[in-house]
Formats: sequence, C-alpha cells, structure tokens
Amino acid sequence: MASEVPPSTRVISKDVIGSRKWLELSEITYKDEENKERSWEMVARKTRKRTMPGDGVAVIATLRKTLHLDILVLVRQYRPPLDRFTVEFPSGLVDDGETLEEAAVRELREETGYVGTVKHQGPVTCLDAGVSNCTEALISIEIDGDKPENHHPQQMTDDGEFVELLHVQVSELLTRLNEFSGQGDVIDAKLYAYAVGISQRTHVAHARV
Ligand SMILES: Nc1nc(=O)[nH]c2c1ncn2[C@H]1C[C@H](O)[C@@H](COP(=O)(O)OP(=O)(O)O)O1
Repeated sequence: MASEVPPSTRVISKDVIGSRKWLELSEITYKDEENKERSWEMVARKTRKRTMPGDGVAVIATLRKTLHLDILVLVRQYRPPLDRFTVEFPSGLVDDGETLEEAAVRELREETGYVGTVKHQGPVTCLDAGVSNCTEALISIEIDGDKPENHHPQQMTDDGEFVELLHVQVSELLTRLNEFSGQGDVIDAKLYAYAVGISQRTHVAHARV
C-alpha cells in the first residue's frame, strides 16, 4: 500500500511491508542524484510523533563528588535483537510532549536512580542510517554526588526492564569497555567513540607536557 510523503523530500512513495506495535518495515522509492528512481528497504519506529524532535536520547552522565575522580554512569542490559548484553549510555525513547532535555533527565532517573542537571544538548543524530530513520540526541548531564538524593540511587525500571548500573572512572573508560567486549558484551558505538575521543585527548595532553 503506497502512502503520500512530504513534497520537499526526494522520496516518491513508501510501501509498508509490515507493521507491528513498535516498528514498521517499508520499501521506499526515491530519486537519486541523476534523477533515477531507486528503492530502499527501511525500518521506522512507530512511537515517533510529528511534533517530536527525535526518537530518543542518550545521556552522558558524569557523577562528580568532592575528593573523588569523575565517574561515568553506564548501563549494561540484555538486548534481544543482538541476543547479547550491551554496555551503553543510559538512554530511552522520548515521550509524547516531552523535550529532549526532559526525556534525558527522566530516563537517567528511571534507569539509574540518579538526579542530574543538563549541561549540554547535542543535535539530533542518526543511529543506523542504512537501515532506519531512527534518531537520538546526546545530552550531557552532571550528577552532584554530594547531594543526599544521589547517595543511594534507586532505579525505577519498567516491567521487563533489567538494567545493571556500571560506574566507570572516566580515565579508565576505554580499557574497561575493551574488557567488557572481551567478555562477549557488545559496546554501543556512540559510547565507544566517546571513549576513544577521551583516550586520544589524554594522549595528546601527555605528549604536550
Ligand atoms: N523495537 C522494540 N520492540 C519491542 O518489542 N519493544 C520495544 C522496542 N523498542 C522499545 N520497546 C519497548 C521496551 C520498553 O518497554 C519501552 C520503552 O523503551 P525505552 O526504555 O524508552 O527505550 P530503550 O531503552 O532504548 O529500549 O519500549
């Protein structure tokens, strides 16, 4: 069944091949650079509303406590599509009517129990552009570990959501991720890129001394 798409796009039509509660599989027809019609198979989330800035958020959550080194709060969980455990930033889907910042603060609270303050909001980024139109914004949140509300964080996960909390020293991030990978876990690409960035920045800083 073909449906209409906005005229400003290069997509001409979309045939929905299959649709369930969370996802829709389609074949789209689009025009390439030479005006030639081509087709592409793609997946879309059904939770995205027109008013939503993006499908989800991922939270770079830094726990800061007096006289302690900075800690990155991460989550480890079983992901059915991979049939493996993953190590990721705390993350989740944006609810209808929520801003990206609100979604980030809520998801951090639900998945980790920590209450934090937004320090930076990145743009909406793509996740797997050859497969889906899913997008996610990276939001940096600082957690004040000195505040009583962050002394004993209590997760508020939904039924069927089992999230293990990881506390990793920022300076050891890449090493720890490589260890998790060596044990058979799959590391989220954004998180791994972040770890490589931190590690390279540290090497450059040392080289300058
Ligand atoms: N693709 C999905 N298939 C499902 O069967 N269920 C799914 C999919 N995506 C999300 N969900 C469910 C699982 C949770 O109950 C809710 C909310 O997920 P959320 O925690 O916001 O997002 P993730 O952490 O990225 O799973 O949706």
